[in-house]
Amino acid sequence: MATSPESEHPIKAYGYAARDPSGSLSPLVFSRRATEEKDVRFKVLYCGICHTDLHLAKNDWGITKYPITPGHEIVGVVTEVGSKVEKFKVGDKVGVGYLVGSCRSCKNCASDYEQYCPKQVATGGFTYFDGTQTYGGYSDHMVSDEHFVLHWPENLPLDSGAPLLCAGITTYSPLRYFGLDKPGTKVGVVGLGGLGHIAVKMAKAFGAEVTVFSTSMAKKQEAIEGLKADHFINSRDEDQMKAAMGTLDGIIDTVSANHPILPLLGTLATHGKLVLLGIPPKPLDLAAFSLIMGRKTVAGSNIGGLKETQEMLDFAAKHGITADVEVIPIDYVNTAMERLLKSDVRYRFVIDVGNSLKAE
Ligand SMILES: NC(=O)c1ccc[n+]([C@@H]2O[C@H](COP(=O)([O-])OP(=O)(O)OC[C@H]3O[C@@H](n4cnc5c(N)ncnc54)[C@H](O)[C@@H]3O)[C@@H](O)[C@H]2O)c1
Ligand SMILES: [Zn+2]
Ligand SMILES: [Zn+2]
Repeated sequence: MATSPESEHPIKAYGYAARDPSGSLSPLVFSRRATEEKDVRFKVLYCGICHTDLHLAKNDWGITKYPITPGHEIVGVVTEVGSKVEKFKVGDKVGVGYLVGSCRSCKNCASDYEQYCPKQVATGGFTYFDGTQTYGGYSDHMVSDEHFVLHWPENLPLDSGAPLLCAGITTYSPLRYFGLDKPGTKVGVVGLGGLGHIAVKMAKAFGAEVTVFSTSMAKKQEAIEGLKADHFINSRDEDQMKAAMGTLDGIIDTVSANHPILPLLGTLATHGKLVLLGIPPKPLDLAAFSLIMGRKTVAGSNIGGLKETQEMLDFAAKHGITADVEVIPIDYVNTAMERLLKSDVRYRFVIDVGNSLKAE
């Protein structure tokens, strides 16, 4: 028998949800499970707005189940822990990212690659093991198995640090995995948005020489002076693209919409890798010849495992890496989504959930 979001669990919860493909968010009363043995319950303080939240709210990928409460860059403070929780106590600052579940026994899970577990459960809008829908961080509180909860480093700001839980790990993980984390490596970053600007900061912290590709010349000064990128290429300028041919060891592509990748492949050196992080709704055009000439690779990468996410948070804290954020109250969320769609944010919206979300 179908139960309502409000009554399926014993603990009352409150948040914002989209109810149809308009993506418009409005208040939702729902419920969360009681604290189980391994669960950590926490009050949400801040939650970043990832472009994935927008894709899901608008059902861009055809997989959305409404009502959906997005949000997977969640920072808060622990209010209750289950009897068998080992790593957290009440009062701890914690984070939750894109995952709240995985099988914990498959080959991926055993190798700390929960992000590739076929049974993974994402934080907002997906089906949990008990058959109920998950609700993300645009809400008053969260409950999660402690395995999917991160320790928040002492010196990492809560608001500008929140986006690290998705944008941070999603860019850190491929830089590490594809060997683009060595001093002097030539790394390109395409799409200077939430993920892109963190990719620049991470790559610079690894000592890479970073080239930003953008269609917006307005971002040149910000990229070079603000984010300390080494080079800026207007990807619509054929001369600039030609000058960069064959130069890069790897490219992190964070573009959320369909875009040409052949010119980008041309800028890779022999054995160069184009890593796709953005998830445009339609397939991209790829010509075999562009890979064969130079033994190049096109790859994808999904967030990161929990162990690596903790490592990334500690790395960010050590190197002073945070997102450039615009902190907003929750009732601004629909305007923020409209602005995000137009790339009118430098570079991540973060909702001040703790101070602005009040049960009606
Ligand atoms: N792989 C993963 O694990 C993962 C994790 C998080 C987000 N994502 C996806 O990554 C993408 C980016 O997320 P974000 O939060 O950084 O979004 P964002 O909107 O902050 O940034 C996207 C950037 O792409 C640029 N862009 C958009 N359309 C373009 C076009 N046609 N040509 C060139 N540039 C264009 C925008 O100007 C913006 O700078 C989204 O598709 C999101 O769903 C993937
Ligand atoms: Zn995300
Ligand atoms: Zn698994």
